[in-house]
Amino acid sequence: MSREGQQSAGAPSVGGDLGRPSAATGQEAADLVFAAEQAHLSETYGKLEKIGRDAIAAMEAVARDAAEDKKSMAEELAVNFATWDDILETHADIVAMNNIIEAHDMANSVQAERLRAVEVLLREPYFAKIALQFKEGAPAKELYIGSAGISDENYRRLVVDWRSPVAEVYYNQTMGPTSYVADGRTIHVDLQLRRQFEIEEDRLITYFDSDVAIEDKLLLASLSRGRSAHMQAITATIQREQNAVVRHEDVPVLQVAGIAGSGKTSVFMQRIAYLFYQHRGALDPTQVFLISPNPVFGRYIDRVLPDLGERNPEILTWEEFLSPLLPAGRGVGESDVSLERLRAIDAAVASFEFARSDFRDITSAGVRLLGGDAVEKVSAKFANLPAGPHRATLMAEELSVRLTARLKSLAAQEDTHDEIASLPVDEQLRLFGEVFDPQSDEEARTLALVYLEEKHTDALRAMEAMEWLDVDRVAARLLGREGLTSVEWVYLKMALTGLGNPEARYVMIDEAQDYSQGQLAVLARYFRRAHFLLLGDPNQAIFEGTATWDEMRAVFEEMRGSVSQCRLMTSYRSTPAITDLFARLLPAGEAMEVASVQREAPAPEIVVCENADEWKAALVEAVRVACDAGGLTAVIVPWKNDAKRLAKTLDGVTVLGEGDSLPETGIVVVPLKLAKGLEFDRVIIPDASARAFPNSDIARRRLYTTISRATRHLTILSNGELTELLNQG
Ligand SMILES: Nc1ncnc2c1ncn2[C@@H]1O[C@H](COP(=O)(O)OP(=O)(O)OP(=O)(O)O)[C@@H](O)[C@H]1O
Repeated sequence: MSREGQQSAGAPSVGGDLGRPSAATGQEAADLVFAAEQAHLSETYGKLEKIGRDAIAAMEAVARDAAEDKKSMAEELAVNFATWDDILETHADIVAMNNIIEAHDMANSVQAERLRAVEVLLREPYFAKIALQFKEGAPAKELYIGSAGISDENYRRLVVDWRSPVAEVYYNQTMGPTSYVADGRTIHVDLQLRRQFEIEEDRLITYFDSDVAIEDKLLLASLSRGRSAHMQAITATIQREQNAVVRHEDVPVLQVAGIAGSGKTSVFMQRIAYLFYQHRGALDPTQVFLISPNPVFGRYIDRVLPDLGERNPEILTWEEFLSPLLPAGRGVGESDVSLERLRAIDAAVASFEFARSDFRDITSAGVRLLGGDAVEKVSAKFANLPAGPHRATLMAEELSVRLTARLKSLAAQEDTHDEIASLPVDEQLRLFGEVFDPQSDEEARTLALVYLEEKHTDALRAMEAMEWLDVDRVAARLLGREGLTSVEWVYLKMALTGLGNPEARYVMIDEAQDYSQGQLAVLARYFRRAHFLLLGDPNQAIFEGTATWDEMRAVFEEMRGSVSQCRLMTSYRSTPAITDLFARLLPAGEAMEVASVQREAPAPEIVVCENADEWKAALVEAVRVACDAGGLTAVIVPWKNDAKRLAKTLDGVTVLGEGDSLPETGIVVVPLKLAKGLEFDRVIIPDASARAFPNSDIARRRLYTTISRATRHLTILSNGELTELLNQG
């Protein structure tokens, strides 16, 4: 038990109905509360362990029963296709067998769900307790809130899930009369106690009672623990303005602007977990997409949801999203594309008709499997429909049938059988599990089809991707120009074929300010039924040609109707002094609103060097100090080339690459592009000279982004005259 922690806990603020002595002194009362809470924790922990053990035993029993049932069912199942009645009977038996297997699966998934909750809770059974009075005069009801919810065998709630409606009063942070919404009904309650805990497994470290809840002590405790190599969930300390985003109603588009370190990324991880809870069983992680700024960032955040007992959604960078949609060998390239250029595509497609030259052959392994002429014929069949997604889908279905027919006809040819027979034996074994020795024509055809489907897998993929349509040809004819950017190319293909993912339900774009209008329009169109969450910081727009915050809203208003907006103005990452420094780079009105809740640390250091030797010595010294101090230090440079150059100057210092994960400790040189979204104990800006950061908007945003990566220590060096940006204000 941490005596110090216990003393820091506020005096209990609620009286007798919660079982605490009212006459005791503050410290005695606190001790009694501590002892009572530790006892409750130990009891809950024991119950959780038992639930876990019971769940495993139940799953074992289900597995045993299922195996026995399957065995006896398989023995009893008499497959008989002799008469129509026999077929019906066989069918009924199979349905019954499947129902039994399904029942086993269901029983297992219920237990697996409980086990998952127990696994999460055994790390920290809960982090808060609230006492709610539902009716005047009635005793307050105590609820413990944790990262998952669980009930005991009598359906009594041991721990309430942080995402359940009632938990909202904890996050509202208002004592006394308050309310929450459940099943569309507003429920008025009196919040009499809001107690936060620091717990490790079954050990209570300390507790804090909120009185008026101005200050969130658990938040301060959590922030003082500092940074880690992987992003952590913020479930216990989600702040009120953040909670408004996490629990925001399910609107088509939610655009959240937040200053650096305001918890945008943390909030959207919590929102994903919240959505999974709300749509339990109906929302699959494969229907949720998270577009991340770079692969390092993807790895930085990929533990948050598993720690909350949820599966990760699809985490993709823009390149990873776009590449598979492009023809092989075509790079992602330039992404700065305006909405006008895409509108021109829509306008052109609206009055367009296919021509023979738009179609091309599907060939594979040197064989022409489907000719452009055949595609034209199929197109003519649907000529009554406008050239566009509906027609393309019908064409694709018919062409697919034709391709299958073609493969089947090849499978019947003796040449093919000879080709298979001449394959090395181990290749035949890999393909068929035995040597190719068909006993009938039918068997020969079946095996040959297996072989051909593998041999021509490229053709099947090309068919799936509707590559019989030559998008470049269409572009040249339709738009009168070749060399479309990849953004335009994919947009045109979507307009012509309906290419997209209609199954996606949610798409979250982090660092949304770094995308061009064209990129945003492509995402909005590709995920045409999804709800979007756009998180970003207009002041961290560090690339040329990206959409402004208003342009982003306009793109989504045009494509989705309406856009809801929220703002996050408190920084949780950086010390007040670092926050002040980067807030100085904000437009005047905005800087006023920015606040930091971190505790203070040494002020940022700015060293202006007169010449290159002095600068190099100062840099080496800054790195040495950082090395001695421990933790993780980033030397953040504007571009990749600077990183390589600097690594030579600083012997033995590694450069963080796209394929790397963030190390726990040490010194890394990081190009700004890869530092996006990340944070470090210390940041060294090797050169903040007027040359490196001229007095321009983009340089101002790049400097703001660089500075705001630092949590506690910041050293700024300047090789020559310091940038004017830091001299202002
Ligand atoms: N409510 C909170 N409780 C505890 N820690 C928090 C909270 N909100 C944010 N943090 C911490 O603050 C830091 C910054 O959060 P996060 O990276 O989510 O901010 P961001 O707005 O995405 O930052 P940026 O845009 O500058 O990259 C993280 O270490 C995060 O854990």
